[in-house]
Amino acid sequence: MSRTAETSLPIGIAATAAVAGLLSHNLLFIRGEHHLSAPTYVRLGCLAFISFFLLRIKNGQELALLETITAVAAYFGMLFASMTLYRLTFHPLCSFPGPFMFRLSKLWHVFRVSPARKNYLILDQLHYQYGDFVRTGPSELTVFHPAVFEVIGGARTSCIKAPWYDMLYPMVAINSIRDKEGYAPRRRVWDTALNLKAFNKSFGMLDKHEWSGSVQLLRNGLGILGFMTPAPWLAHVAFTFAPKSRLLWQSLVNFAKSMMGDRLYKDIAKKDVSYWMIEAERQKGEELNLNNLYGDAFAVIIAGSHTVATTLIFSLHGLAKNKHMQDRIRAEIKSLVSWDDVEGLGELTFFNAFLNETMRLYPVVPTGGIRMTKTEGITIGDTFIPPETTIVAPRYSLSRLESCFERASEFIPERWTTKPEMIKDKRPYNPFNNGRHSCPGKNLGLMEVRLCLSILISRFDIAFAPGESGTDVFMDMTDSFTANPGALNIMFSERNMPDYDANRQKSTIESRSTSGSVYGGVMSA
Ligand code: HEM
Repeated sequence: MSRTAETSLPIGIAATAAVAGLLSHNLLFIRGEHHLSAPTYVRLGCLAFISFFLLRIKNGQELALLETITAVAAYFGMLFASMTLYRLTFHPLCSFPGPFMFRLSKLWHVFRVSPARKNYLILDQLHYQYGDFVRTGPSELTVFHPAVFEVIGGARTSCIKAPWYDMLYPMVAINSIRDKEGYAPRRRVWDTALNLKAFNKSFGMLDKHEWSGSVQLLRNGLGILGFMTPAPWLAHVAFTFAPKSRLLWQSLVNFAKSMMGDRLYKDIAKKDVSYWMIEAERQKGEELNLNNLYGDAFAVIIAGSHTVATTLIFSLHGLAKNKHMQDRIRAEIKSLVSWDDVEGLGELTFFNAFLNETMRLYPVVPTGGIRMTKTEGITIGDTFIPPETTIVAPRYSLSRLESCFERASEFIPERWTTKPEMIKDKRPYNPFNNGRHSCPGKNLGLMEVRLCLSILISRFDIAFAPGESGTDVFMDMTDSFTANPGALNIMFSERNMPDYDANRQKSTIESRSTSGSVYGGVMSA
């Protein structure tokens, strides 16, 4: 090969690769969604790299490796240059404020979240720095305006769920249905089923005094979601190629499949939640859609257990810290026929104010619930949000807005009872979500929490264990779509409660004859 040919060839290759980079951004990546294709792009990229290299060797090119590296560098160099230019100067979100690196790439957000996994604190900080509308990604806004939930979730919203909800693909849980299509029939099944136990199976944690392996699985699996949430495409790549993430995620998925599989193939007669889901699929008269059933099993496990457990932990913290509140709630419970009077518990004024305040300050889904505008865009307050924008509405910050809640960061249950003036605007209080995708397990979840606390408060004095300051539960809390609280050591001292024992005897007999499934929901979901 002549010297001229040797030096000119890489330039020709570099130029061709750069044009490919420019075109792939402007014709492909700038349009539509690509998160599900991310693993395929990685495979194709590797294949192109190896094929090009082998082809150059076959053609007798001594500089095959240099040429290949030049091509890769030119392709990605131009791709990123084009992306950077577009995102910083031409993108419809350019006029919104936000940190420079967040505007460039969501990878920076992942990088910021990954060490401590406290996305709720990162976003809260950005609110104070940049105001109510912050550009937290190339095409993402995080909104701290009190009207946000109404607009993105209300009955007439045009928003859909963001690509994050494809995380379970190819499984489709009820909460993975991103558009209206097919949602209503699945929702009806859930609404019917949610008076019941989830899988009619206890994990025996209380008997064995240890975490069930499956609960540990849940914590580990959700942990990965925590830091990859800002970039769903990265999660799909990691679940496909990174051995540790793949193992953790697959174990969680397999666990959900096995729970539903047991119900499908072992012919368990009890009518629990999964029974109604399986029945609904069977009634379609088609081949069973296992991806729907496995997806819903996943949803039951995550949405049904973690949420209740986390609310209980935050409530126990509030009770241990505020003993006088235990006394007030105990007095209210005493006014009922029995501690497990489900309807009565739902009407206790201070008890429910206490729960409202707990869920306001410590929402179980602190930043999750990401939505997306469609082709028409939306307006929140006076601000127009362009089409195809991802919208994050962090409950953690919204329900602590000083403009809406007086002394917003203080735990004051009375704002829900005798001091209503302390709530200036209730809209940002949205612990169960609103609209079409509001939580179908709200009543069940609240019932579980009330019943569990009712028995604990009636029977025990609740205090921090010796050496427990009550701070780790929040200091170590991570955000994995649902909140993952840190450790909290609580001491339960049995009270001398003749009233309680009398009531317990009575109510056990009553509940056997009416609904025996209530407690199973707490332990087995
Ligand atoms: C205190 C307990 C609970 C809280 C605070 C809670 C909160 C929430 C929130 C905030 C959402 C919206 C998430 C999103 O936008 O993606 C949600 C959705 C959901 N929850 Fe709950 N939840 C609780 C208990 C339960 C229970 C017990 C179940 C059922 C077993 C359940 C099932 C679901 C399902 C299936 C969805 C998805 C609905 C949809 O996207 O259409 N939840 N929940």
